[in-house]
Amino acid sequence: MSSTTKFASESGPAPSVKHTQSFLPGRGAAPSSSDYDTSLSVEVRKYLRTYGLTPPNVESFEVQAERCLKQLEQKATAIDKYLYLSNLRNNHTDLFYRLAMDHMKELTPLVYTPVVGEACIRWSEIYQQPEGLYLSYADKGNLASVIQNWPAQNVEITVVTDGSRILGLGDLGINGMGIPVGKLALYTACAGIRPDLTLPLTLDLGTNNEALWEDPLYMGSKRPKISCEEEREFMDELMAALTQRWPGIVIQFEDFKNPFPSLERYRNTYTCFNDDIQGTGAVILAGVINAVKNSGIPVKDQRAVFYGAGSAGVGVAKQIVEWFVKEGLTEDEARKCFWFVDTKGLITLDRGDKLADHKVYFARDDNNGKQIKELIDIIDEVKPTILMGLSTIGGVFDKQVLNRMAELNKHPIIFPLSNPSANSECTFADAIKYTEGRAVFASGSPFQPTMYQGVLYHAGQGNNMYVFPGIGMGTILSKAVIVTQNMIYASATSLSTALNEDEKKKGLLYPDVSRIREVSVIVTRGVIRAAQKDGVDREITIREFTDEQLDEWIRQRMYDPRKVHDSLEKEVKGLLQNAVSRQ
Ligand SMILES: NC(=O)C1=CN([C@@H]2O[C@H](COP(=O)(O)OP(=O)(O)OC[C@H]3O[C@@H](n4cnc5c(N)ncnc54)[C@H](OP(=O)(O)O)[C@@H]3O)[C@@H](O)[C@H]2O)C=CC1
Ligand SMILES: CC(=O)C(=O)O
Ligand SMILES: [Mg+2]
Repeated sequence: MSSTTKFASESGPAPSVKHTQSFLPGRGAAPSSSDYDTSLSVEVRKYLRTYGLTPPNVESFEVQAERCLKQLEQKATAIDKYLYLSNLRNNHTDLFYRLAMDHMKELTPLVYTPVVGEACIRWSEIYQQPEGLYLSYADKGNLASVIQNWPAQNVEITVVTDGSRILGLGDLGINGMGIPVGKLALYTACAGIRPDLTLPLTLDLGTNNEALWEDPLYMGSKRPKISCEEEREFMDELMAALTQRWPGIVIQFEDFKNPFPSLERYRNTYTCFNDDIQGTGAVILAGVINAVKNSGIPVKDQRAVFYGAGSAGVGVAKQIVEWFVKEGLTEDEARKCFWFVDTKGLITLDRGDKLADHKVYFARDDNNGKQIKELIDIIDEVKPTILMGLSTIGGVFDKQVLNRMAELNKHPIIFPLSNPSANSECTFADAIKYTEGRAVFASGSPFQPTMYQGVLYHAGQGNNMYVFPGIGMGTILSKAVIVTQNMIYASATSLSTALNEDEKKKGLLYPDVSRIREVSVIVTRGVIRAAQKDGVDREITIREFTDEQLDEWIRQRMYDPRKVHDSLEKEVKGLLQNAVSRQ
């Protein structure tokens, strides 16, 4: 018997203690990777018939972690470290997640942004093992049967990309698989969604990145990206096929170049959300709520310039509009607090080009025919209190821009949110230096602390990783039929309340990443409560719970690799004892 088969049932009161299953298609009843964990006792090893297959000593988690960290340290490059951690995750799943949970700050940049960006650029070159499902346009008409090949019986959540806009790196085709893999690793590490119930999914719908067609190692279809019409038909079939195999599956769209049509088409019929539009909107709203409160400047006097008017920029602004309205502005007053900039300059209704649908809502109509192209001129005209970067253009918030923001504001709110680090609109060090330490700062990718005039400053990280794990977990646990806007909004307001006293005293915008597990409980609770209010939840047994009861219930359902270990030990020892007493 393998420990996997022992704990395989999805029902039961304590899913968190189920043993995980390694990703090894067709492994059948063979021992799972975690059966070779060197922390298992001799009794368990003998029971699992792995005794003798691992070195003799029974190790503590601390010793295991020490070895892993030493091995990690010996890797010369970021990609070597990334590959080491991927192998650890695939071959020693529980050990990887124990390490990730205890060393969140050090490991997140290696499994997620920025290093996942380099991994995606080089995916076809560094590829070593299957880690997710690939569905090609050529599979159209047969998606359901290809999906049947996924070896896990149950899947609770999938992250799906077509690779057409990976971070700020553009169209990487199927090389984008690193993103679903990385995001789902965070779903597990941050919110405790069981790793064997996650599905990284990459759509091979062609690519307009011609360099990939020339690359002999590229492993996707070497053809131009399919048309919007073809994509819609493919997505219709995909959504139906996923839900048919796994009713209740949460589908998270990620890094699509134009994600608006799918979100609109499916948000009221499938359990889905878009992380770039909605998750980013929520996480940045949380930071803005705290930044605006700290600034002392009332909401009605806030003026925000958004550099970048894509899915992330518009998603963020729409969430902030909702908050401004709840703070007493009319929707029109709230909308007018925003000025958007794209490749052609300030977005106005009379600019002369046909605006994409998602840009129209925020397009200015009060510009008296004046069109402004350069960011510095737009700042002079608007005199913003907030400067957001979601443009993919690294370094565009230069000395002149930052100096000007500092002249205009006592505490300019500056959020360069593009990923990975090289695409950040400015570095943390520059933001601090050129605003004389006065910037209220959050970036998409992490930055090291910076020293300015004898004071050490710490950067906030405004990344959707603070909310998507909780949105996913809240949706799964409440068994919500759809993900409503109130659930997304609740993830933001919950996150904004998750700062502890120490973090508040320091004027931080986001909780420390090392606390992300407790933060995810708070976000998950907020999402569940909103699902209940909207009446889209189906887990009716928890409706009457107090917040404390709900938090405890959530914690009990979070995958915790330490509990997996303890539970396996207990179970096997119990079985052995029973066997002895029966003799
Ligand atoms: N921090 C976080 O959690 C998140 C960060 N992001 C980051 O946000 C960035 C944007 O993502 P997304 O909105 O989905 O991407 P899109 O491609 O949809 O949008 C990019 C936007 O930037 C504009 N832009 C590009 N180049 C310039 C330029 N030189 N000058 C002015 N504007 C420019 C584009 O203009 P045009 O419309 O004219 O093409 C477009 O409006 C990415 O780097 C991504 O990594 C995304 C999600 C979450
Ligand atoms: C973080 C993220 O989702 C992005 O950069 O696209
Ligand atoms: Mg993204």
